[in-house]
Amino acid sequence: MSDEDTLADGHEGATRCGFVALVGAPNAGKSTLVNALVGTKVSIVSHKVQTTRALVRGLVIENGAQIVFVDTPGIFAPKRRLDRAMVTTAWGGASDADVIALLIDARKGLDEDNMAILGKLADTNRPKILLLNKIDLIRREQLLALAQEASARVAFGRVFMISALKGDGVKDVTSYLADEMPVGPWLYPADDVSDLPLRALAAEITREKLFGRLHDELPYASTVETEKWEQRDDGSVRIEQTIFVERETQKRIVIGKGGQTIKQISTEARKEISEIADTVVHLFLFVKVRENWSDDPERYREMGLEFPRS
Ligand SMILES: Nc1nc2c(ncn2[C@@H]2O[C@H](COP(=O)(O)OP(=O)(O)OP(=O)(O)O)[C@@H](O)[C@H]2O)c(=O)[nH]1
Repeated sequence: MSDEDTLADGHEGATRCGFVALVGAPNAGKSTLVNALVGTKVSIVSHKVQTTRALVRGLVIENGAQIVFVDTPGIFAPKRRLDRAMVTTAWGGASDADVIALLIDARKGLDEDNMAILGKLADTNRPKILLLNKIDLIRREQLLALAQEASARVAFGRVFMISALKGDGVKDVTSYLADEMPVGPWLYPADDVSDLPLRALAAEITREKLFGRLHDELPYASTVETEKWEQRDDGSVRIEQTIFVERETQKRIVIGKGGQTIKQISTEARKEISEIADTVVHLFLFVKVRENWSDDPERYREMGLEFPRS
């Protein structure tokens, strides 16, 4: 056996690597699941895949396989242009994926959202698995009935019952998926994330804090971009980010009375970015109005989305 056959994590044999599209209605628990999947050998990235089709949410290395989890937004009846772009991208990502994993909030059962997703999945000939989530909140008999109902509509390769929150059953999902990944080289570095994904991730963290505080007051279209990432001699980094909103009134909301709101957002984001960048972070946030950007094709390309013509 040559050295090349021995992987960084000590596993022997050919490397495998593939994409898993996580599909699910809003609040099914996708983010929680990605967090649960993240172990020591994992980097969360959030940047454009080469094909600019979808967003990478998590990289998991298991048994010699690199599993690239691709996020799909949980919207299924899009009205606005940006939402339509997200949905097109989501299903684009799903149709390229090696496995599509449907995550269902087991308490919701086969409601309208889940029926719509099952309908779409039935038309896709990629391998599929079903993850019934939130089993900590529901009785076993109900779960079995739900698994049967869903399997009658779509041919799932496997059904897993998990609690993303508590971590129950998550390991089994990873092991199964590792075996399903096609043979091929890893697409991302085993350990670290490069500067670019980290910049994008930092922007996403700030966006999360922004919406955490202002979800009712801000349009979904507001974005955050990392403009500057300067390494200082003392090891710390100075990061400048711009929050783009569409109107002057929204800018005022983001800033808040006496700058209170943006200060809080900044403090929360800085803490989390520091943890991920593993260093002291000085974060500077700016708010800019960029009118009608959600009709600008260039912005869609920057986010890795296709621009819908209508
Ligand atoms: N009890 C319980 N709650 C869970 C579980 N998984 C997720 N949740 C909760 O469900 C809610 C939604 O979870 P998220 O991970 O944000 O869901 P999501 O699918 O990423 O949501 P979107 O970003 O809207 O698509 C959160 O309050 C989670 O804490 C679980 O296994 N058990």
